[in-house]
Amino acid sequence: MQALDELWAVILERRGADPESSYTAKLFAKGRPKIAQKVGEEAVETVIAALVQDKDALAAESADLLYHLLVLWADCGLDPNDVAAVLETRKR
Ligand SMILES: N=c1c2ncn([C@@H]3O[C@H](COP(=O)(O)OP(=O)(O)OP(=O)(O)O)[C@@H](O)[C@H]3O)c2ncn1[C@@H]1O[C@H](COP(=O)(O)O)[C@@H](O)[C@H]1O
Repeated sequence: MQALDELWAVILERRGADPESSYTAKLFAKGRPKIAQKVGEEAVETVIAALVQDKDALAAESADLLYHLLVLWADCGLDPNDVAAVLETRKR
């Protein structure tokens, strides 16, 4: 998805940037436990949006979840292609 590719590039650019200049840089500065916590929170909010059948909220919460998940991957040194490779092995 092009939007995710573009988002990934911006996230990588923000690593090492001034935490005062960017939410992403601030997240990296706070560290992995905080980033992981945000992924958990956004996952719960996504589930809630799905269960109350609010499609607009589901789209918004899914975007929050994907953004924070990509930040977590970047912090862990995991490339989206690594995940794509796992998905490829599961194709049937
Ligand atoms: N996609 C996103 C994105 N999705 C969600 N968020 C931020 O995630 C935060 C989630 O809100 P919350 O209320 O849960 O969290 P919070 O209270 O602000 O923060 P915490 O104290 O909980 O950490 C909000 O501040 C949103 O702005 C995002 N921030 C940035 N991006 C993308 O990242 C790019 C770079 O952003 P900067 O790093 O800010 O330049 C932007 O151009 C966007 O494309």
